[in-house]
Amino acid sequence: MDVCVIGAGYVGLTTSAVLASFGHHVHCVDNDELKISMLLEGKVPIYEPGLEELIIEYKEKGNLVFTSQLSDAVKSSSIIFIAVGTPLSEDGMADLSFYQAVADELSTLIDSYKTIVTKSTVPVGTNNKLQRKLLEKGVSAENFDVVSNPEFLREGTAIYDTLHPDKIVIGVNKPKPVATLQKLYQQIEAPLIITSLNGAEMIKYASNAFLAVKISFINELAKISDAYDVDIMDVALGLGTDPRIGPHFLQAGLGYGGSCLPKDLTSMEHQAQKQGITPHLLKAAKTINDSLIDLYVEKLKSKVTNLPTKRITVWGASFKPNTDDTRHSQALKLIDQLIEEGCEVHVFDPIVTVDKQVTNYKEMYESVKRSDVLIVATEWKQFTQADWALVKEKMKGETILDCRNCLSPRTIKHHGFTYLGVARP
Ligand SMILES: NC(=O)C1=CN([C@@H]2O[C@H](COP(=O)(O)OP(=O)(O)OC[C@H]3O[C@@H](n4cnc5c(N)ncnc54)[C@H](O)[C@@H]3O)[C@@H](O)[C@H]2O)C=CC1
Ligand SMILES: O=C(O)[C@H]1O[C@H](OP(=O)(O)OP(=O)(O)OC[C@H]2O[C@@H](n3ccc(=O)[nH]c3=O)[C@H](O)[C@@H]2O)[C@H](O)[C@@H](O)[C@@H]1O
Repeated sequence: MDVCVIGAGYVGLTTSAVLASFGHHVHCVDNDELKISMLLEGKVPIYEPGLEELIIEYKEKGNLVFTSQLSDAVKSSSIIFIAVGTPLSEDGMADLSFYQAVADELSTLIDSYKTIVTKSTVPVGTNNKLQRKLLEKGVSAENFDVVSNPEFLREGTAIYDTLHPDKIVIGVNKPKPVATLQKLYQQIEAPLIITSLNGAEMIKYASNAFLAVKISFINELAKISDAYDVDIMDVALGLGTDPRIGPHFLQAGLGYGGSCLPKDLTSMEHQAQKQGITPHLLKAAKTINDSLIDLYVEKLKSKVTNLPTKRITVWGASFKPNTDDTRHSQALKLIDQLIEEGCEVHVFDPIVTVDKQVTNYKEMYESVKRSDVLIVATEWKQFTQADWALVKEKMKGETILDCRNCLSPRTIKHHGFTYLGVARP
């Protein structure tokens, strides 16, 4: 099938590469000329494990082309995916300006039947509005159908998640486009959830909101457990073995960040308020998440005298391991707070260079030289497998704050450090 994917970001590139690997002909379009010229040279502008190899392979096989010319790509495709960004605007609503711009462009380009599929996360009602807008702009009703097909991939495991999703959600107003998407995804084994356009949009927000609530729940329990000298890891294990709760997303720590959980929770909150509904639980999840940076800075202050005079190394800057994405990164917020306290901050991240008043390092062990405190803010494998004897040799102080409970307290203590974790007595 001939497919056009608009937006060459984490979602658009992964979708394009995976669909090309299924044998479809994919035209991946972005209006960022620099991004497209990099992709044309075989360079992938983001870090996502396995993505570069897949893109190069299917670009060479001729299944995947990159372009900034939307019109040609639309003309030669029967399925059009919209995968542009939908960031938060100042007032907390989803900023749909990129999405609307694509809709405007499409309305001038469609002159034969297209299935228009929204992959971007958009507020409930957006796909219905897209349909109305295209009709108002004169696109014939026979020439298009709109589908909401939200994306559930996680950064860092984007390709695996796209190949092995838990489900494929298809929101439609009529049956015809369902068959088209079933054919497109026939290599994927996953339950199909067919619902209305609004239903599909709601499922996407509900999923991210639930994940955010689950993380905030365990972080609230961590605070209480800490006060009673209870190990939160035992609590998470005990909770997670109940199949009604499940073991995932019970990792207490610095809280959630990233391009989606914070933005989608806030957007869901606004969508509720727009209808006169106060979303108490969603608000609480955000309040808990926002409190965590202060909590760990205060924890450090209570254990390290004169914290503002100290040299502190932070390991990890991206919002989670295996990505270069720093959008809404809790690690960066922690770094900001430490700078504000007056600390001398040194940072090592396997991929990210931090554009702040810090010293960045290319080598992990160099970054801890003469440091008083080491903070592990993101659970990259390099950190969990560090040579602690070497770290001890290089550091001046002996405090390690493990904000992700990703280290073994026993190993850390064995090397002569003071271990501070998240509710780990
Ligand atoms: N990043 C993720 O893990 C996930 C993101 N999503 C959703 O998918 C959407 C895209 O997210 P990302 O891929 O992270 O965004 P991104 O910011 O990485 O990429 C978006 C791309 O769209 C391009 N773009 C903007 N306007 C355009 C236009 N008029 N024509 C052509 N290209 C245009 C931008 O240049 C950019 O390259 C968002 O709605 C997000 O909420 C959903 C699931 C997972
Ligand atoms: O809509 C999206 O963009 C995506 O958002 C999340 O994916 P992602 O943001 O890539 O990352 P997650 O693995 O969900 O982690 C989000 C944040 O929660 C934190 N987290 C996660 C799990 C946990 O137990 N504890 C915890 O603090 C992570 O450190 C990270 O900062 C969802 O998991 C995806 O299903 C969804 O498609």
